[in-house]
Amino acid sequence: MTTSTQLAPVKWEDDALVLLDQTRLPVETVYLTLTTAEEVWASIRHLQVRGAPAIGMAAAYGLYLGVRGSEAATSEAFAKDLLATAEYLGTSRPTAVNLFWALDRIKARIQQEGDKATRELKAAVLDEALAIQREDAEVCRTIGEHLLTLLHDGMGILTHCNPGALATAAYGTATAPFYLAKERGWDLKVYADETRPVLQGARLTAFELQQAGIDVTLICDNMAAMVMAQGKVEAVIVGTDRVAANGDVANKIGTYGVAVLAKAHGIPFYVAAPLSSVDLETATGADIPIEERPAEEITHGLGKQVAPDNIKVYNPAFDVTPAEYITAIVTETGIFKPQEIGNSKK
Ligand SMILES: CSC[C@H]1O[C@H](OP(=O)(O)O)[C@H](O)[C@@H]1O
Repeated sequence: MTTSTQLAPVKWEDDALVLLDQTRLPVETVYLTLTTAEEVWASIRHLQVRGAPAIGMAAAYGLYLGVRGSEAATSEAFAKDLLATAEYLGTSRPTAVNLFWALDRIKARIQQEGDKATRELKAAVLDEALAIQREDAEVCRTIGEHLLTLLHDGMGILTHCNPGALATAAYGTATAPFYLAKERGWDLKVYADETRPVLQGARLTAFELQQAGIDVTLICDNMAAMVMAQGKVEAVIVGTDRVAANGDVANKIGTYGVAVLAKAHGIPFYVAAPLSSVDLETATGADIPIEERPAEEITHGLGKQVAPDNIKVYNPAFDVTPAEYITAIVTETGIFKPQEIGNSKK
């Protein structure tokens, strides 16, 4: 059986959160041991852990780390401590709704626990964080099974950013069918966009798929049109950070351009989205908060200055692909037309 990368992005070990520092990949494998909510906040903000589901998992453990020292005398006082830490962790990155989904899930669990002792409530927070991580691997595998029904052996598939095992508990979202296809002896040919400016495609997707023995070819973002025109790509599969109620999808900057190109070439464009990324309370893509990141990611790519001093820079980390460009959104509950994404949670 092919397993997704052995390099788990998020682990709970010896009462601490152990994160694979994704800013160091693919050159160095460095694990960070975090013991405070502040450290978790910083690791999310600085992309040491990234990818929507992995951010949610890390935040869940961060919430436990933030309240495990609580000396609250009542369950109400503990709930207050929990809320304050959740609000703080929620300020780390705004776009991936999985972060807020994970924090809300733990808050709801604590409400259900009722009037218990603080020691028991702390244990419930950790228990829920562990459950979030456990369930994510199964969710990703199920998404992969659904996606596989849309693919066939020998197909060329383009992906953008890293919706991979490094962004989840296992398998990835958009990469899950690649791992499952490999298990079944299929030969898919994956094209990975390098994904400017932080290069998640080159540093992470190319790395993890290569490690798993999957046929992956790295291309620059500006080569996608040519690769499609040459008939090398028969489907595009991407991940997402948030799906709005009308089926608009926020994902890594550059995704919208890939979707437009796919439509121009008559190529289906699929979005892999766990229900934790589906946000029916956000009406349209225009309502999704888009994170803007530091100018240095563009002016000093890979640590080397590549732009003039004091140049004006615009660096949105995500864009929104309108529903009309999306062939289907695939969740753990099935395959949905974007306009029918509301049915995914029924
Ligand atoms: C499985 S979702 C991965 C998702 O996360 C990425 O963003 P970032 O690396 O900035 O956290 C990107 O939008 C991916 O598609």
